[in-house]
Amino acid sequence: MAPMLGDWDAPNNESRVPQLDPSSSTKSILYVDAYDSFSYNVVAMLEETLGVKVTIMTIDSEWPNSNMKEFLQHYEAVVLGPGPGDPNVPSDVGIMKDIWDLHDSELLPVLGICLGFQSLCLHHGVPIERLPYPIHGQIHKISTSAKDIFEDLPEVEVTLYHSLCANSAASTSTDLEYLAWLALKDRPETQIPMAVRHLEKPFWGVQFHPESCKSEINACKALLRNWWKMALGYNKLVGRGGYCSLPSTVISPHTAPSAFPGIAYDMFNWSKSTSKISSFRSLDRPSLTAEAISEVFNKPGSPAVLFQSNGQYSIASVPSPGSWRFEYNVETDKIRMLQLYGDCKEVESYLTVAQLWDALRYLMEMKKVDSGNSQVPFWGGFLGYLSYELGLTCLPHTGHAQASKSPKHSSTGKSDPSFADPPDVSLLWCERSVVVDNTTGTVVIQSTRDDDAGWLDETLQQLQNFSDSGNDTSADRGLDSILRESKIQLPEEKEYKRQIESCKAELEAGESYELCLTSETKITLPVPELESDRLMFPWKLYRRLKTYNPAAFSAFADLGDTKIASSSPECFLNWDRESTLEMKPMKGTVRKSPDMTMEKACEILGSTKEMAENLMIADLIRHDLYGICGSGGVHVEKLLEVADYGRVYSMITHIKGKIRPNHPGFAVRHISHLNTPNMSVHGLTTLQRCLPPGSMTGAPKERSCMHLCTIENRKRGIYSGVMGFLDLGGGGSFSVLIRSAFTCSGGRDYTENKQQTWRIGAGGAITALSTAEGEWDEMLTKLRVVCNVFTPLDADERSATTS
Ligand SMILES: C=C(O[C@@H]1C=C(C(=O)O)C=C[C@H]1O)C(=O)O
Ligand SMILES: NC(=O)CC[C@H](N)C(=O)O
Repeated sequence: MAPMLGDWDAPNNESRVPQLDPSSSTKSILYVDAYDSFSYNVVAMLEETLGVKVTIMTIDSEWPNSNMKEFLQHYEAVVLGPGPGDPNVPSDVGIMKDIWDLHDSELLPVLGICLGFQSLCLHHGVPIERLPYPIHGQIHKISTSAKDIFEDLPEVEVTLYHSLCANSAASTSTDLEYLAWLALKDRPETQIPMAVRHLEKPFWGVQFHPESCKSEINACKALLRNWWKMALGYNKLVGRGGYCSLPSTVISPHTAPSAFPGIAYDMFNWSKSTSKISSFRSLDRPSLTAEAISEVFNKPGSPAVLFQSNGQYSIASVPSPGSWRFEYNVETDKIRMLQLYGDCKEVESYLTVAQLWDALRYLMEMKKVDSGNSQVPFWGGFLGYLSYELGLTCLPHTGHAQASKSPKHSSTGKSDPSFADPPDVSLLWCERSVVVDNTTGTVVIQSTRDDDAGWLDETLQQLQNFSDSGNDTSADRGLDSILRESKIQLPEEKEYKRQIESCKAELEAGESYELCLTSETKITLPVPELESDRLMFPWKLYRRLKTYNPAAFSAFADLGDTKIASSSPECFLNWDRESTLEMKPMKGTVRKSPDMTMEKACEILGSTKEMAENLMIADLIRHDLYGICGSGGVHVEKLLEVADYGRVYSMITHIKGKIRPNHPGFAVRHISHLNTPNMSVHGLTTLQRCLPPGSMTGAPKERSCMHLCTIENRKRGIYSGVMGFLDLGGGGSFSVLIRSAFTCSGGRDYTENKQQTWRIGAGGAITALSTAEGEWDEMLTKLRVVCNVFTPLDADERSATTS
């Protein structure tokens, strides 16, 4: 069974999900979520370590029935989570601060983590100020009082994610006792409070992140158990009794359910020739490339997608009488469906993004294919992409997406009709496809159409007799003559460095722990005069990119006006047909050069700065997956491993999650239709909840996106979005759209001036340890792997900056 992502054994019983029997004495904790990207890691740790059930409430919620005191009586304790911002700003902590005003008779045990800790300190007279420098994603040894929650834990190694700290020297408080400290290496005289407890009330707080995958796990679990023992002891002493087994619907989500979209029925009707079976023929032709096969079936300029998943499988769309595609635009909420053959019908309609996700879930469920070649991960379904801006609409407060709707955020910085923006979603419905297993050379021809045996047999014969002419794009004169005219407009160095400083200002203010800053390079070229050259141009460009920078997720798309040539090395999300999800965020990149060996790259990427960059995203992705899979459902397969990616070395983390239909994760508990074994539905929901890719935003995701929208002041478009397939058998695979070029030919520049503009995004994670020079270089390193393809191979010299 090739396309299975594998399983794992939970390392020990502790990380298994506590069994929640409503009649049992399972205790409840209320977690107050400050929209952090690590919240669900904390919640999972509480449930896994303490065997409790956690209810989550966001900081901007109303107390149910406007009665906090009554509501809190349902819980044994409250945990106030980490988050962006500053406790001095009331909206950054929201309802957290209400807890401190409880009367003595209403008190209950509280544990504040990071922002929650700072809120506790601030309320009790300890000023919260800036650290000498932010410390994000770094592991430090702290010393403790070895008592109270630190009993038997004199030293603990913990991950820190903070810019602000409690200034104990300026404190007016006599209420708090300090339980742990950090001495900064370069300022041993400055002791930074790492934990406190209230001397009379059952309030505790820790400045560090016990839930991080690099915090000393056993010590942090022991600390939680110590706190819990003391919390339960307090409740017993004062006669509090937690009421267990609260329905999880007691706190309803912000989003109102949306009406089921009628367009879903159109999609269903347009797919009526897609049956429940994927029939196939296989042949062994190790010499046949997916590119050569795609050329056999796809006429230049006709809608086509070629997508390589994880380096192993290349999936080529093949047109059929039942092919159709749709485009969706988040700015206008408009969907456009187009039949590609036969009547070529077109349908336009309007629906919200939430309705679009519902329509896709409905279609994938209704059109589920029950059997096919178990060796291949795609039997039929959708191939295409989703933009970064579509991803922004998936965030809890879609206001940032609204911001990106304003004209000043258009691709050119201001509204400019010369350039067209590609749609935010474009997906091609494929009944016929060819999948090449690049490791074995097996070619699988498949169709989900009823009675398509004739086509399958003919195609088998065609490919058996086919010999690849080895269409070598490395010396294509036609391509070179166009490329010779290319004008490359690099990002302004000064502006980029200024943006780096703006990012650092947000990091210092506690607004973000890491910001993935990006820029855009535009390449303008003449549109080839001959129609055949014009139609072939994007494909030739893709073939050259594939040769220049072969990548695990190389891909090509020709979808109406939009063309994509991608050499992405980064997996966003894969899921199999059984139950497994996997995400493989990448962070930390060094350029390959003759004297850059793997050993040297490991040394560079093993630095505090690079490890921190990756760790932050690893923790963010764990949170994203816990949101889908819940406690006990997430496992770190690889952490911070350096690998060779052709022209660069990068650090990668590999995280897996398990779908258990009866145990939905924290972010999807309110969605009723997830009680299905159909992995298409779970995969789509995972996309909806986990976009945009955390490696392209930074952490905490939502607040970071908000600042990036302002700092970058442009639409990223397809760059930073995802590309891949939705398999009717239940699986899916999506890459992060980096190291890619895209174009959209709808604008005036194309139609009137006969100029085509290709856009390449590139960027990198900005942390407190970043330098403007280093980040500018890193951005150029990533840019080069695509940009160099736009210069003719016979050119004597390439652009000085990009070489
Ligand atoms: C921003 C880009 O890449 C992202 C940033 C990386 C980094 O900071 O090292 C690595 C991979 C991507 O997640 C890009 O390629 O443009
Ligand atoms: N992780 C956190 O909760 C961070 C708290 C606060 N925003 C700071 O940067 O200090």
